Amino acid sequence: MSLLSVKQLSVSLSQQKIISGAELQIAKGEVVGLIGPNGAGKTTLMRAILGLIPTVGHSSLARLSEDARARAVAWMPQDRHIAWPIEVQSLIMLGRLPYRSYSRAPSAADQQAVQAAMQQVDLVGFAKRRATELSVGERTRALIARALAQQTPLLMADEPIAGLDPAHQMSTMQTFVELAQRGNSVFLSIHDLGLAARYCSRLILLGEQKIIADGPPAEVLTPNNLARIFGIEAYFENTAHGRIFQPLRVLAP
Ligand SMILES: Nc1ncnc2c1ncn2[C@@H]1O[C@H](COP(=O)(O)OP(=O)(O)OP(=O)(O)O)[C@@H](O)[C@H]1O
Repeated sequence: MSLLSVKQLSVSLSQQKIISGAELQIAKGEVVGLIGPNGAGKTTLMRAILGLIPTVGHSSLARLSEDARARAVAWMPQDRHIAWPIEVQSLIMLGRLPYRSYSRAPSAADQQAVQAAMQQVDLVGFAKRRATELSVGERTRALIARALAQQTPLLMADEPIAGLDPAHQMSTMQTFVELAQRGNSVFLSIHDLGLAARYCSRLILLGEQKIIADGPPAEVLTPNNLARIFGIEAYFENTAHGRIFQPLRVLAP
């Protein structure tokens, strides 16, 4: 079953073509990494898919009502700013708003979802802390938890592991893999190609205003794509821990 269907999606910003004719599907049980250099259009594509900016073309999520969309997809934007000194547990509880009114006491299911999300991002001891007093990495984990607490079939996140330490990067990616194993899906943009190669079931490579490749990591992170789109050369090895990918050097223009 498809959780997201995108057909011939194009976006222009300030009369500049950013994305042209994007086509993609996300099925249940996938961790799909959106990769591409700075400025390739990853954030723009995700925002377009969600219906947050004007587009030409079709996205199955953009056409939903706000209520239906909030139950279909959780969105973690790249911006980590938190405007007011809310407690971490209350911030994460905001992820439950698609299912409850703000003025009503949280249900047992709401409490359980928040507790589980705090455990998944290793923030249980931070429940009563002010979110505005967290480090950037801790705040990032709180925002991941808010998206997890939403318990939607699809979670979309813009660079969710940027700024996390290695242990929390890997545990967050593992959480996404476990979500997929339970039949949900995650669509995330990611710059760490090594972690993308190890944890994502599929990669979508953006460049030159379009989707250049879409498939298993080994078919997308090819020497040709890396040279053409990222201007780099990389080292690969298949190991007992999975496929190891390490960028090696920048190629001459
Ligand atoms: N409002 C705007 N008007 C014109 N151009 C814009 C606007 N917003 C973004 N852009 C441009 O669109 C392109 C895609 O930006 P986007 O933020 O989607 O890239 P990205 O792949 O997410 O980059 P990064 O990896 O740096 O986060 C960039 O060249 C950016 O400068």
